[in-house]
Amino acid sequence: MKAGLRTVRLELAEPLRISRSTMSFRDAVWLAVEHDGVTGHGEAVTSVFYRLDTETLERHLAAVGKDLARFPDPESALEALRTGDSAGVDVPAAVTAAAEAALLDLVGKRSGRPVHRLLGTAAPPVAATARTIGITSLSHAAAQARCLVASGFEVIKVKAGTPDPEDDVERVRVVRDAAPHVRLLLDPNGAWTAAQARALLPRFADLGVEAVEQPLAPGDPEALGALAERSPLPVIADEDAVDLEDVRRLAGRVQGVNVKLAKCGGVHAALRIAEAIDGSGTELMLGCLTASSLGLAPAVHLADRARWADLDGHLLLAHDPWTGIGGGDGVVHPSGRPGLGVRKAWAPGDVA
Ligand SMILES: C[C@H](N)C(=O)N[C@@H](CCC(=O)O)C(=O)O
Repeated sequence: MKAGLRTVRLELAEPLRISRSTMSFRDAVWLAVEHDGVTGHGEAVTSVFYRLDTETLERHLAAVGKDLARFPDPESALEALRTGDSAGVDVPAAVTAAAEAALLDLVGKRSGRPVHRLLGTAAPPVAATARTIGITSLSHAAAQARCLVASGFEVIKVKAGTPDPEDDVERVRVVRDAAPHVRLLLDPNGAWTAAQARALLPRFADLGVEAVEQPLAPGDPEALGALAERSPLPVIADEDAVDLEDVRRLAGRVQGVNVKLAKCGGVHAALRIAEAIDGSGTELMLGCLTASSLGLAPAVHLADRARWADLDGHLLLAHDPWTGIGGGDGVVHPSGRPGLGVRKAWAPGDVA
């Protein structure tokens, strides 16, 4: 097997402001794995919060790519990754997830099967995805909400966590007025104290918010569990639910966990988390980082296993370099092609 890397910059259509930062671009490192003339692709993206910079991703993905040469074929490499025999101890979860994605794509293409079939689901997953509205002016938030409803979206996620929480309440109110029938999710990205959360959550419940992600600063799962116990809204842990160990600690204590493949290490790790919470009262949200359709695709092949799907990262880009998972009408689904089912999108400068 041969592996190669390419790094590209993904520009957002507009800056995404959340409680702790504003992002207008991010880098993506693509891993291509080739065997017998067939190529599989995976993507890892940079994240300040998860301490993933471009150099770190490139270094680890190059090492993983080199390591793949010791396997006779992608099927055995994928099996080693799945059973934990191949990922190094210090390899970031986002890198393991990208390597797994490239191998799944390759194995799927070699066998003529889409990834969801490799994972045991016969029917192609279809899921209504949330679309995120960042911290922005009231008029812009309302205009975005109207536009999303017109495009077919049924779920909107509103970012919160401004210095004055009244601004968040107003933003949710104008989004609710502009989109009276959508399901609303709220994400303050850990911005509130427990006292603020206890005061605010009933007000957001009155505005018809369906669930809140990570209301409290991460690092105190006990406090999150205690808040969830009395919350009028389901509480979904995100920054506090990075991997299986975190989720085991929270299972039965919060109503949901936001699983992102870049946090937990890929689809097999996500499936282990889904199994761990089954029957505990904690339900699955599938989330994402802002990334291309290539980065989102592995999660889309699992999308129907989640109560909440937040798989809109590709929709936030000015130009998505890949295509094949839908989403523009509020519904994500694999293309039906073998592997991840994504293809490079035409870009200015491409030769026909
Ligand atoms: C893009 C997705 N809807 C989302 O909100 N993801 C993150 C933040 C964005 C990122 O870091 O790329 C989240 O906080 O859930």
